[in-house]
Amino acid sequence: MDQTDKHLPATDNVEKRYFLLLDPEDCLQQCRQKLQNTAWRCVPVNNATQALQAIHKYNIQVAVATINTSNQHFLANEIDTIHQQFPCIYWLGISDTPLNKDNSWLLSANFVDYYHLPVDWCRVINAIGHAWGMAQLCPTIPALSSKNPIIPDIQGDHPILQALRRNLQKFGAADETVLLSGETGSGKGLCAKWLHQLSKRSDGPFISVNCGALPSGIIHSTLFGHEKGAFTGADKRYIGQIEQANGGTLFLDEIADLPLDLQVHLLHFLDDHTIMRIGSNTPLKVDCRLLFASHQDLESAVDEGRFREDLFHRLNVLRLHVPSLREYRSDIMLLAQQLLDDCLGADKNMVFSDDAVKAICSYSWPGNVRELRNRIHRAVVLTDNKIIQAQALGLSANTIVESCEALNLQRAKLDADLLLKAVTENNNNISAAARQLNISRTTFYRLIKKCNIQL
Ligand SMILES: Nc1ncnc2c1ncn2[C@@H]1O[C@H](COP(=O)(O)OP(=O)(O)OP(=O)(O)O)[C@@H](O)[C@H]1O
Repeated sequence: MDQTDKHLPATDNVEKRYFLLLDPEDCLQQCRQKLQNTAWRCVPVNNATQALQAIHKYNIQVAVATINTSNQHFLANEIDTIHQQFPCIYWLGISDTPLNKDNSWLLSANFVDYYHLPVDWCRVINAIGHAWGMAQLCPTIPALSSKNPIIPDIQGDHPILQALRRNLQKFGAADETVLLSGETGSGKGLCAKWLHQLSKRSDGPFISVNCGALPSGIIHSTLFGHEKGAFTGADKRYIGQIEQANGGTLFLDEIADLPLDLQVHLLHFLDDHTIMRIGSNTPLKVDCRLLFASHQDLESAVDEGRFREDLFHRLNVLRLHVPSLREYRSDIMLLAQQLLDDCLGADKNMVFSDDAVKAICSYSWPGNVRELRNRIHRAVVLTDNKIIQAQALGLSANTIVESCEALNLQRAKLDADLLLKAVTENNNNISAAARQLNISRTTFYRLIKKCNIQL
């Protein structure tokens, strides 16, 4: 089908340039291999959502779309969506049929050039180069300018991921405190970075502190800093992490682990945005945005007296839930493929076997994206050929959706039944219902929300 592969210009030492391949049905899967030794690297995507992320990530200025008789309306829509954000991309078409009355409307409306199968790759590459050259001359090229919105690089179309992307955009633009919740490894730290990048403070520092990892003896001085001689061993002034975040964003991870005495200091800082280094009486103004994360349930920590209620209310301004992998199971393979690509780098080519796909889709992923990434890295090291098997991932292809998921569902159902029974028996009096179950009103309301009960 490809006539001139042997003539493709080999350019081993040239810096690679990227173009987008919008290939909804994966018809040109071999494209990557064909271009391997050329100056071009293709970034294949199936739809506009993936395309928008890729365009941002790879600074794309040229795109190729594969057209057939059944995908024309879909393509027109997707290109239109991309065009709204990136109007200066040059589009080339590869059609399964020559120009005819059925496809000419699409081609003439969207493409600067088109080819039909079987393609002459040499000509396609020349055309891509030509389009790229034109793009350089275009003074309004959006490229990675600050005018373009940053799109968080989250793979997948699941509604829960779409909502996450929307919330990141919205919360990023606000200057308010955000409390990120979600299981360990789900990506709270990554989302905090995106919030910073999406904010007006993106040129300032992003300082991340894991409160759970700091020994209690040094946590105060790490956060607030100290003067020379403030305590034994303080042989020079130390500018604390809060002060280092001036003009940018301070991300306090595992905030539930912050000792109670430091919670008071943090509360003061949230109130007046001033700090005092240890050993100094001079208040210092610090202008930074605060982001917090916890994989522990902060409401329970408040109920148990481990976390100050007043601080909790100060943190709980905007809430961003980062979903666990199990919540978007249908999109796990997209993420797995991205992590595999990231791990392999540019040239290597590996794929998941059918049993690996089955295992990835059915495992419960208690360690979320971190666990997925680690298992993929391990599998890449262990795999000698190009096909990653379930065994190399340390998974079994026969894993049934883990029982803990079923257990959680059962538990939620039981909670819901008990709550509803108590409410009914106490004539909708919440205080009485909470007393009957021997829990506080706060916990009662939290459980109602968790079980999605409408009273
Ligand atoms: N959507 C994603 N795409 C690619 N990589 C991701 C994504 N989400 C998370 N990761 C990666 O997974 C790893 C774990 O993410 P992160 O540290 O942000 O999780 P976390 O929720 O903050 O975990 P913890 O609660 O343990 O601190 C990181 O290496 C991160 O880059």
